Amino acid sequence: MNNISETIAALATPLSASGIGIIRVSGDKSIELVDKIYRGKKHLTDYDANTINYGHIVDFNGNVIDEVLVSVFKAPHSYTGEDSVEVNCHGGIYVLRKVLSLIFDTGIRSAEPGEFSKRAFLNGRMDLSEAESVMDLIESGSEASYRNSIRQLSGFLSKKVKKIRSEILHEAAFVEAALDDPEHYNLDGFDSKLSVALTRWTIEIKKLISSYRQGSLLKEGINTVISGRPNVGKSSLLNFLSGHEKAIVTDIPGTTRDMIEDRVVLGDFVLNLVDTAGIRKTSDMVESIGVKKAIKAQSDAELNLYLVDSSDNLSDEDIKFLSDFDRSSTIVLLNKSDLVSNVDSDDICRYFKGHVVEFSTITGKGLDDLKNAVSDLFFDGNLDNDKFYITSEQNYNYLNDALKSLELVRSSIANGLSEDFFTSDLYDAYKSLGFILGEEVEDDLVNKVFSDFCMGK
Ligand SMILES: Nc1nc2c(c(=O)[nH]1)N(C=O)[C@@H](CNc1ccc(C(=O)N[C@@H](CCC(=O)O)C(=O)O)cc1)CN2
Ligand SMILES: Nc1nc2c(ncn2[C@@H]2O[C@H](COP(=O)(O)OP(=O)(O)OP(=O)(O)O)[C@@H](O)[C@H]2O)c(=O)[nH]1
Ligand SMILES: [K+]
Repeated sequence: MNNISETIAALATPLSASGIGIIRVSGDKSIELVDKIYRGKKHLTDYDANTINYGHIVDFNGNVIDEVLVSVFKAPHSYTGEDSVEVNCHGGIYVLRKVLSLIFDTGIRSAEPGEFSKRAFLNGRMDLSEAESVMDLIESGSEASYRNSIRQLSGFLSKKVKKIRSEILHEAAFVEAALDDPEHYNLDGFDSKLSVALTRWTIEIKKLISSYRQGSLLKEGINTVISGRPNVGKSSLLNFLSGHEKAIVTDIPGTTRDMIEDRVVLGDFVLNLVDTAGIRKTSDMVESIGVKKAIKAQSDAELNLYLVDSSDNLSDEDIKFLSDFDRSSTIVLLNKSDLVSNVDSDDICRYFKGHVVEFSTITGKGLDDLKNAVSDLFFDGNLDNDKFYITSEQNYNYLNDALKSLELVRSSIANGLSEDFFTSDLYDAYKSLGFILGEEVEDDLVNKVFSDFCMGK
């Protein structure tokens, strides 16, 4: 299993009716093996590298299975860095299954999810941080997460990390040289020079570390619960934000009995929305289970959108909730603001000091205010277009490890310890940063990165 010398294949496009469907094959023998089922002007082995060629896929009895275009890549000039073939078939579920199974019959095995990208990494085509961003890119659901992942794919994080690493290595090597050969290398004044560098490195590293929470919100989306009394318009809000009728809307209170979830884009952000059952006392068994789940979802959520029906009076229940809410994670929507208003922001402010937005799921009023409120709560009001955010927990941990090692160096200097004392801490920081690039990373951690990938990537 998982042997890099084997030739692998997988569908690179979805298994569904579409214009074309692409099967990707990679490995030493990919060109000669696919040639067994290819018929064209020449053998696949005789085409020039990085060309696309017309022909047919035929079974072992010579029956035509599909009319295709086949791309031939020769190592190292391919995505994986290996010889690769891409078979562009007609995009039909049945055709693709047939061609893929023929490919397996030639002795090629099925690729595991992420295995192409993993090979690209193992063959030095991408470092680990670049490879990791491939999946972020595919999964990005908003402009901001897209921008961030394409930046990482282009080596933004790698370059930053490499620069700090090479500076650390330079200083550590200098100490070693000076200890070996004091006549030629002088450590006078070295500590203060290193202190300056330490400050610079730690500032850079802390900046990356502190971007993690926001980076993961961008990547994963903000877990958001929609709450409020029955009939305030929770399902309507979910439908409005998702742009389709996901939840049933009626004017009967208590319609929503279970949680309905959806991933919606709100400007730069993705919200993982949960519309919860109207929270209220109920004797209905099913509904009361929904209410319990709703209370749980509410406590797990990063953002709580609490709806109030502004055409109605505030209830005691509203007042109780409003007084308890944490304003760093709650936005109150005064819904139905298209109707004659009975409750305004000032009324709410007596109980809740956070963001209050006049909203209407019918006219769309308040949408921009809602976006701004989210931006305010989670991105201090400005999602910086030029800022880079780290998005993976692994990188977050590696950066923290590096920071700790550098802090040890700093305290060694402060305590007047001799230089040989802290070179090992410098090397530890160097090593931790290297893990981000995938240098000397244990196999299981590499596998962890690729295990989240989709098939054919
Ligand atoms: N059909 C197809 N489309 C695709 C990909 C793919 O693998 N196949 N990609 C991936 O999923 C992305 C593009 N990434 C790629 C990166 C490098 C090479 C490659 O062959 N590089 C060679 C040749 C470059 C050149 O001619 O200048 C090289 O770098 O040596 C191909 C695709 C998106 N679209
Ligand atoms: N005028 C007006 N009516 C709205 C608005 N939003 C929702 N409604 C109406 O309010 C009623 C209740 O809406 P729902 O979205 O089902 O409310 P809910 O909070 O999900 O209700 P439960 O399932 O009972 O918890 C429906 O008749 C909606 O059409 C709004 O912004 N303005
Ligand atoms: K309802």
